[in-house]
Amino acid sequence: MKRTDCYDLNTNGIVVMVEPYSQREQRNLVIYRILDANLDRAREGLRIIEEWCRFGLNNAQLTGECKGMRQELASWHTADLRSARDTLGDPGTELTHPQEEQRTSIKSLLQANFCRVQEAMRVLEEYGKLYNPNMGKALKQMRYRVYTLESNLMGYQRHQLLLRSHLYLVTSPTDKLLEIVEAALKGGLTLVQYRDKNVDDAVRLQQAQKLRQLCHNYNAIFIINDRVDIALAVDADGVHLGQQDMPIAVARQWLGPHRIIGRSTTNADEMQRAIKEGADYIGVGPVYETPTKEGKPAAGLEYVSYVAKNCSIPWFAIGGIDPNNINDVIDAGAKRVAVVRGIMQAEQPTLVTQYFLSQLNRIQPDPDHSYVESNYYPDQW
Ligand SMILES: Cc1ncc(COP(=O)(O)OP(=O)(O)O)c(N)n1
Ligand SMILES: Cc1nc(C(=O)O)sc1CCOP(=O)(O)O
Ligand SMILES: [Mg+2]
Repeated sequence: MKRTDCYDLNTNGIVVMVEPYSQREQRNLVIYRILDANLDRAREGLRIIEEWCRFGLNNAQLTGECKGMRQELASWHTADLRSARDTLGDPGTELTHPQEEQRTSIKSLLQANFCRVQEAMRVLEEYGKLYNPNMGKALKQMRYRVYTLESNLMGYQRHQLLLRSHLYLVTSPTDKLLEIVEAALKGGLTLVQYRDKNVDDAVRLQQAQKLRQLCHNYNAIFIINDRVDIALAVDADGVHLGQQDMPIAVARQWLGPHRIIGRSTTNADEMQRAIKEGADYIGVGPVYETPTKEGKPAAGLEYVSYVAKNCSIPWFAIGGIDPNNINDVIDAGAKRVAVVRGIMQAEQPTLVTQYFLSQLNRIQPDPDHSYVESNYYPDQW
């Protein structure tokens, strides 16, 4: 029912007449309320994401993108939509999802809010068409901008974590795979590569899925050795490709701009080419001959020193590195190392991980130590 103010000629006073809404008016009112509620929802969700981009990441570009979309949403939030609001009569204000009360990490908070914004924009797109055809079109475009923002933000976080990762565990086959990797994660590891050259794909896929979940629970990056298809199938953070593996350009087409691609290098030419081809990091080795990569001659500490002086992207010294020689590798200029046996065959993987990290962090103190803390609080960001 709507109220209409009328002038009563007999009493010289105002009377309030109540007359029923027409069906069309009722329909419009419902649409206005839906649009009003979802404009609020989308703007609130964007604001939550924007605060992280601004204060958490200090990233002006991502912050500006959130703000731009909030402002565009505000321009659709007209007075007629606002005046249709009926908070007291809205049963939805009482409803909360149990997960809203128990977010455990910034990552899950961001994911939940991206979801909320995308849902709200989908609603605005559909109901908006009934209000103003341009609104439907504008909201469709904005929803795609949100998908891009999500992918950029998650990719940015991933690359930031790569930069902060100084120790890289490359796994070897063992019955205790998950146990050992988890022990290393507990020691502060933030970068893991799943490598098993001799296993059926069905098992490889299963192991990769379990490892990915484990790594993400500990806020660690999870990379697949050799196989772009497995990386995509398990939604890994990236792949590591050797000189005989898929070209970086082809892998990039499959993986998109935000996943990590690593490349093995043994000499200056391979290093330069990997950088030019768009690798996100390189492996540098073998520093020492190693049974894990039998038959591959050592590139030696000279190559490590060369890379230290000439490489513009993150790089990991690899091959035969253990607690006894890590300081020689560091002295040659390495800030990051990758190991297989050093952790996979250690009696106490947590302790040895902590030792490796302590040496790497001692030489190269990280200005941003938040990543160290994040490993004591699994899945923190
Ligand atoms: C970090 C890192 N560096 C080098 C390698 C070796 O890759 P590749 O040469 O392709 O040899 P395989 O590992 O596939 O035997 C690596 N895996 N990780
Ligand atoms: C997988 C791998 N790639 C290397 C390279 O130089 O490209 S060396 C290597 C094995 C490293 O194993 P460990 O730490 O047990 O010596
Ligand atoms: Mg390979």
